[in-house]
Amino acid sequence: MKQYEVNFDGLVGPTHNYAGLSFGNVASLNNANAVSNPKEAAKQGLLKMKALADMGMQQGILAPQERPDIAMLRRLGFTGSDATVLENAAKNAKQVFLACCSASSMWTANAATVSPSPDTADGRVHFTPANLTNKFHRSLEPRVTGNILKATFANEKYFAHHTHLPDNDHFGDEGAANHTRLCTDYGHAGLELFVYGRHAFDASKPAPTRYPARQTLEACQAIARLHGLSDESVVYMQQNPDVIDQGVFHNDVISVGNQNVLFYHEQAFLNTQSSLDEIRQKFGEHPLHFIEVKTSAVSVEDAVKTYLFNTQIITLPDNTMAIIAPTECEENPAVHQYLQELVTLGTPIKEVKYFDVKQSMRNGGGPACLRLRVALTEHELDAVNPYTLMNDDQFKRLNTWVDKHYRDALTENDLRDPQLLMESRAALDELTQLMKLGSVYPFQQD
Ligand SMILES: NCCC[C@H](NC(=O)CCC(=O)O)C(=O)O
Repeated sequence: MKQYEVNFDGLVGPTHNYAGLSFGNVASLNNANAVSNPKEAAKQGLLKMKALADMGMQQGILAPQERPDIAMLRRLGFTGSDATVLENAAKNAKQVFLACCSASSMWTANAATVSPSPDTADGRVHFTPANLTNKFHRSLEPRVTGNILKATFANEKYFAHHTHLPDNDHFGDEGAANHTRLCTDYGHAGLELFVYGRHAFDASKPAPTRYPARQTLEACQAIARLHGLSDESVVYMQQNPDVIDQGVFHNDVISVGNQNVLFYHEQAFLNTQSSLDEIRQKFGEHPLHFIEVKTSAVSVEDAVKTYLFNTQIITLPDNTMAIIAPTECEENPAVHQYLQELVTLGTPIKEVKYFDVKQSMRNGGGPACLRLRVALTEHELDAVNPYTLMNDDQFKRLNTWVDKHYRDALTENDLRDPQLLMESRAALDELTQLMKLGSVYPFQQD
């Protein structure tokens, strides 16, 4: 049977903006208050999706969330009409208000952790939405993420959906950004690597001191249990606390894997050698490529600036691998030189393709942040909601939809405009029809 890795990219929402909400994420803080362009952001994302589909890849789309989150503002005590809620929240609790406007669901690497069917005890594909507890603006996402995932993967025979982990820092979970799967073929049992930033229940263990570690070991273990993964097919690795303190807020900013390739920076992990030994032992006899980038070739600072590791490594239909990199990597001499060499090293990676995703990069999201990987067999792919898959028709429809509903400039002040709320709801209502999702948003359920 055929098997695929399908990338489900997040569609950028109509309120894409820069509010400096993510302490520990250098780009987010540096671009606070910059003017954003939601229309361009959505189109950059659609172009990347279409380009991958045109390369012969299976490409999916995950719908964005409703923002501003009026339901949350009401839960926090703002009352009156929607316009009054917006006005009072913007005036009296600006930071809370801005958090409730973030279109951060666009980074679907943080939507959920996914375990493909060959890895799980019941032979289904398992999904656990990430609780994203470390940042208030992101903690608004998991419930609607669950609704969207259920509407996208809507067949219980093939797909199992779990509730997100408890909303507490002890179980802080950032989803697939801290999870990589190594395998020989997508349809064969794989080795799931969970990378955590700290131990929640053991303060004696190493942890970063400057910036927060968003993911805990205990969260990773809970997900492995929920998904029915065997101990032999899981490796837990601690992220190096020093790189978290240098702005590596997710593991996918410093390492990425695909099939039998693990591409990582020398400083990415805390106990590198023992973790790699465990991977080698559990992966078995098959060929495995560890591609380690030395600090002397690319500094952690350059890795964070260019998102060298927030690249997608994809297996093309001819079975060679390509790297999907942001144009920032091409513009940085050290990183560009490294990538030019990489394709000549005799690893499965043979090609680099650059994409302009600057609107996302300014908030600390590269090509890999924009996608959730779901390995599927042919039958499972047939069971996916077909309107969530990218093709020529859906590309045209979604571009027309963006042109109709999205603004091309958004400042902090625009976010309090009740007209923007109405535009966004009209856009999302139409989108749920285009993607046949049903009523996934709170405003559709009132
Ligand atoms: N995987 C990439 C996630 C980027 C995301 N940025 C943000 O939420 C920035 C939002 C703002 O600052 O407006 C984060 O840090 O979780």
